[in-house]
Amino acid sequence: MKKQFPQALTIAGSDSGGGAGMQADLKTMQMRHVFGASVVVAVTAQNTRGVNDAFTLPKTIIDEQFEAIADDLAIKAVKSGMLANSDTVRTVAKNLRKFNFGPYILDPVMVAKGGAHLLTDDAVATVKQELLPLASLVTPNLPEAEVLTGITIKDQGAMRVAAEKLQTLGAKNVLVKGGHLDTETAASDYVLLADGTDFWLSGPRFETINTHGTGDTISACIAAEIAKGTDLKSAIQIGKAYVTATIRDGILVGHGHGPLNHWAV
Ligand SMILES: Nc1ncnc2c1ncn2[C@@H]1O[C@H](COP(=O)(O)OP(=O)(O)O)[C@@H](O)[C@H]1O
Ligand SMILES: Cc1ncc(COP(=O)(O)O)c(N)n1
Repeated sequence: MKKQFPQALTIAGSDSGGGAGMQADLKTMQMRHVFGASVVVAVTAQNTRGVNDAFTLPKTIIDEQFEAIADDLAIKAVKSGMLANSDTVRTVAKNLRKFNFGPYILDPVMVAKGGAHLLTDDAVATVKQELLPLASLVTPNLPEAEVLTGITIKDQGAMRVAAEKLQTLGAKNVLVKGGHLDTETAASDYVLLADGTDFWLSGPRFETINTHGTGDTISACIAAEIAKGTDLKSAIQIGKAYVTATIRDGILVGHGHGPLNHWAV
C-alpha cells in the first residue's frame, strides 16, 4: 500500500544558498511530513553573506507552473514568499483566484536580512490590493508590518495596533513576528484571529546571527500544518515551536547569516 501525504504549495523565490526562500519552505514541509510542491517566481544568486543577483521569471512560465500543479496534485494549503515585483504579484493573485489550493498564507517578504530588496517598492500597493484580501493569514515581520500599515512599531503595543490595521486592510488572521524587536530575552510574536481573539507567542531569544530563513520557515510550517488539517491556532503555535527549535539547534553552514537546522524537533 502506498502511503499518502498531505500536499502543500510554496510560491517563492529560489535561494541558491539553500537557507531561505523556497528551499527553506520545502525543507520545512518535508520535515513536517507534508509533500511540498513549488511555483518558482524568481531565482536569486544568494548565500549566507547576501544576495548577489536576482532574476524574475516571465509571467508565462509562472502561469504554466500553476496549471501543471492544479492539473495533477491535490494541494490543501498554499504560502507565498518573495514575489519580486508588481507584475508577479498580479500573476500570483490571478492564479490563486483561479485555482482552489485551500487556505493561503501570505508572507509579505520585502527585504532580505542582508538588506537586498526582494520586492520593488511599487509592488507594496499591489500586495495590499490583490493579495491581502485573499490571505487567510498574513505573517509580516516588523519592517514589513510598518510598510503595510504606515505605523511605526517600536513596542508590543504598536504590534497590536498594526495587526488591527492589517485586518481593516482585508487580512483575516494576522501574525506579526517580533524577531526584529529590540528585546534581550524573548522573541514574542502577536496573533490576532479573525474572530477578534488574540494571543502572544513567546519564545526564548537566542544570541545568534544564524537566522537566515526564519520567516520562511514559520510560515511554511503553518501551511504544512494546515494542509494536515490542524486548526489555525494550533498550526501557528506549532510553527513558532518549530522555528524556535531550528534556531536553537543551529548548524554551521557558510560564513555569514547562517541557515537554520531544519532537522530540529
Ligand atoms: N534570535 C532569535 N531567537 C529566537 N527566535 C527568533 C530570533 N529571531 C527571530 N526569531 C523568531 O523567528 C520567527 C521569524 O521572525 P522574524 O525574524 O521577525 O521574521 P523574518 O525572518 O520574516 O524577518 C519569529 O517567530 C521570531 O520570534
Ligand atoms: C529567495 C528568498 N526568499 C526569502 C528570503 C527572506 O529570508 P529571511 O527569512 O531570512 O528574511 C530570502 N533571503 N531569499
